[in-house]
Amino acid sequence: MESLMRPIRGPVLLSVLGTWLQALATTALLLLVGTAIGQIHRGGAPETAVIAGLFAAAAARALLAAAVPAITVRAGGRLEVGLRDRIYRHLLRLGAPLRSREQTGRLVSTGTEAVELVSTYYATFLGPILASMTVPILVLVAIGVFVDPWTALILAIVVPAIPLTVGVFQRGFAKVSDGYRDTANHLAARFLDALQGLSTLKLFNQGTAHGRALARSSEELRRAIMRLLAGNQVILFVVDTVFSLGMITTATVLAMVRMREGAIDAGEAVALVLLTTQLVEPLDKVGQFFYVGMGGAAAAKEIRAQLAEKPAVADTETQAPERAGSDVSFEGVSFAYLPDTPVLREVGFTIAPGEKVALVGPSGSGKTTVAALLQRNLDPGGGVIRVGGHDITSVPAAWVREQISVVAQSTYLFTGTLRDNLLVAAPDADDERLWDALRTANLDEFVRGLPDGLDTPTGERGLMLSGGQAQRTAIARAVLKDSPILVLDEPTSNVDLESEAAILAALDRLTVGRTVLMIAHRLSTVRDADRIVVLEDGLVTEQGSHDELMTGGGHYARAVRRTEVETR
Ligand SMILES: Nc1ncnc2c1ncn2[C@@H]1O[C@H](COP(=O)(O)OP(=O)(O)OP(=O)(O)O)[C@@H](O)[C@H]1O
Repeated sequence: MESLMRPIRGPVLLSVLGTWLQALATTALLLLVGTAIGQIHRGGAPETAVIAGLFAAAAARALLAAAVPAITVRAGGRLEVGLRDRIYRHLLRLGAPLRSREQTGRLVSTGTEAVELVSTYYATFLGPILASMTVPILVLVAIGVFVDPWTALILAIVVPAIPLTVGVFQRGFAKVSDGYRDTANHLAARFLDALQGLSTLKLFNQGTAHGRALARSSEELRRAIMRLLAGNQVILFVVDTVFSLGMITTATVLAMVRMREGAIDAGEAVALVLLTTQLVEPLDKVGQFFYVGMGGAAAAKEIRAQLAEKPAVADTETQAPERAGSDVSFEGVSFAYLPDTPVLREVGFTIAPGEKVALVGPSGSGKTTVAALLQRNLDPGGGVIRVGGHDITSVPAAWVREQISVVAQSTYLFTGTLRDNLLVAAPDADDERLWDALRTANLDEFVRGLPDGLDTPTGERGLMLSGGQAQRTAIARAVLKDSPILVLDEPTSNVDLESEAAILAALDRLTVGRTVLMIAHRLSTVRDADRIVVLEDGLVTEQGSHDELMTGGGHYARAVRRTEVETR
């Protein structure tokens, strides 16, 4: 898989280079401080060249210290935007029909928080950490060449312990940070669940109980963060006491010993101690930002897992057919969501161009699955589905979806205006076309009555359309999309009788001249279909016109008679 960091590899390498140069400038600065002190100690004044060098090194260091974060923060922002886009595009490929609410909550958390963590990690942590782990080599060389080779050699024995310690700590805390991401995702999922089910919870007076469960999840997250921070504190302690203090004490003792031996002068001794602070800097960084690193590594794992998820349908790279009819056929189609639990078994039926076929059957018999297969949200386990004569697995999924409009049980309205929500179906449509579509959908009068008309806000922040109005917006979208095949997945199942009449009238206009697959619970709505296909437990058990099926005395006839008795 393409690495997550790839888009900002350039800036990260630049920041590594920047950190090296900064270390170089600091090393030069500290060496020059030593030289100046040495010259003063010998009773003279520091040479002008040394003073000039000091200023130059200090200026270079200051500039680089400002430039490196500027590079990394910008790269982090870029990576964040890019990663979100990549995840979203991947989700589009995956398709949403199989997603549970738990997964949705987790996805929100992955797409927002995890992306932020990863971006901070890669951009502002990983580069400088890599750079500063290698900086000690540079510093040791400088000590060896300019101060004292023996001291450099002794310090060199301790320095490899730095990356080793970091590695050990990272491995040790990987579980803790994975646990932290898991808990964060779980909380996000619960929160989303509580928000979406707010009215249900209130109705059953369960708001407080659910609130308590949410508080428990929140407390778990707090504990997970505390565990991560505790890890950070342990690292800080080890770094500060054992390494920093130990190294600086060792360097100070070595400096004093070598000075007494006459191997180095006072200035070199000072430089040696100062340079040792540079040696322990990477560990300081790891200590300070350990939690960023660990959180980021766990988030990267999570994002990689998300991006590795395989789509439910494998799209083809083939050319879209130039011409195709609007007939639909299912030939021996089988499907199972879970292994060994067939949902459809050798389902076969055809819909001729312009024909209206109703799919009826008890709840759970597989009707919605048939619709999902036709839209290529799922791929059949066996058999072939054809649209316009083409096996839909051998043509691009986008082409199949272009041929089909769907009016489902409920309609999603995006936050935006009514116009935006209509343009989803036909981005280039002008207002005249929009009004035409609204007229067909029986919604024009209502929209004309709104003060802002087509610019009325919709979705969460704005106008809440009634269920029936939302359904008619879906019909208007279908009119605008103008595809030859129409799937009606019980569009009137969630509305009252009056709305139903308005929707049915709109549907009558929409279905003219189109090939229609109508999924229906209510048998009253399928009477006029050209043909009725009865699905029972994943099997087609009867098909024919209403009159034919009524004479047969099968499931359909029995169900119709039962309904008639109930409504009498
Ligand atoms: N994502 C899923 N994972 C596992 N099983 C599923 C999934 N979706 C549906 N099923 C199962 O597949 C079967 C058929 O479901 P489907 O929704 O197609 O039936 P349906 O006839 O449309 O039902 P209804 O009329 O109640 O909407 C059911 O037993 C259902 O439990």
